[in-house]
Amino acid sequence: MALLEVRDLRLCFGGLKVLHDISFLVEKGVINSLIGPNGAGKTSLFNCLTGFYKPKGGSISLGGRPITGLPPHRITALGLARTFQNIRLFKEMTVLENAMSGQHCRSRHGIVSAILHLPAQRREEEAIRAAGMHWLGFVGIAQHAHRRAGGLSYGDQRRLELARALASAPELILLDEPAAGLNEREKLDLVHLIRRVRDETGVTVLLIEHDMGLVMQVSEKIVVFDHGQKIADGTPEAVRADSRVIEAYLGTED
Ligand SMILES: Nc1ncnc2c1ncn2[C@@H]1O[C@H](COP(=O)(O)OP(=O)(O)OP(=O)(O)O)[C@@H](O)[C@H]1O
Repeated sequence: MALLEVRDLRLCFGGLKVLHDISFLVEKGVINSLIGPNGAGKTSLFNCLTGFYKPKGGSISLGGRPITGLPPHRITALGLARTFQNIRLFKEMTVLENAMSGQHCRSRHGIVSAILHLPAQRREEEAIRAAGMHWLGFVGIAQHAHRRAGGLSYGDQRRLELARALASAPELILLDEPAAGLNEREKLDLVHLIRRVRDETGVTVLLIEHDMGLVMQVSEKIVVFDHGQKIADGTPEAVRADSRVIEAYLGTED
């Protein structure tokens, strides 16, 4: 059974059809990329998967459970995490507090035990803090744990977003343009980090990316969109040789 199954997904904004009957599978433990020219509908698809947009038709299931139309916090709790094209951190909070905030959806104790500072709640907070530190270490920024998140370098803010998403204990992580704004050295580190996410945590990865060098290097499977339609789906070699993909990216003489 596939980890993520998207069937005949349709999305419209007024008269504008943004996604046309999209179907594809994401197998567990595979690094997948979603590519396509600007405006192809990639981020809109992420927004449907995470519950930010309500599709007009079709279905999405995660680990065999239907998630179509569920609110974002329920989908996160079911094992789907994401990072954003434009970094969205709590800039005035510390780096560690940001990483801890990723586990909010797993917290079992409510407001009453928090106010009363009950022992069980204190133990849970300690565990959340330890896990936050673990994920900061995993992405390589534990030394900045007590700094203000907004004061981190751009590359480290991207790492922090990833740490926060991993802290929610996802089965599938969606990365929206993780290489945007990174230099060549940072892009190499990102490839290494994405591989470690899959190899060391078993989390399945689906990323949107415009940097074709990075996509071809890191992906095991690629889905290609153009004008809201899926035009190809396969290994990097197969997609690179596909005439519809070449046409979508380069255009044709006629
Ligand atoms: N909330 C919205 N309201 C109206 N139109 C929208 C909305 N969100 C997306 N669109 C439209 O849907 C289409 C697909 O946009 P989307 O951002 O999903 O493309 P994309 O492939 O992610 O592009 P890029 O690579 O430039 O980020 C565009 O025409 C966009 O203007």
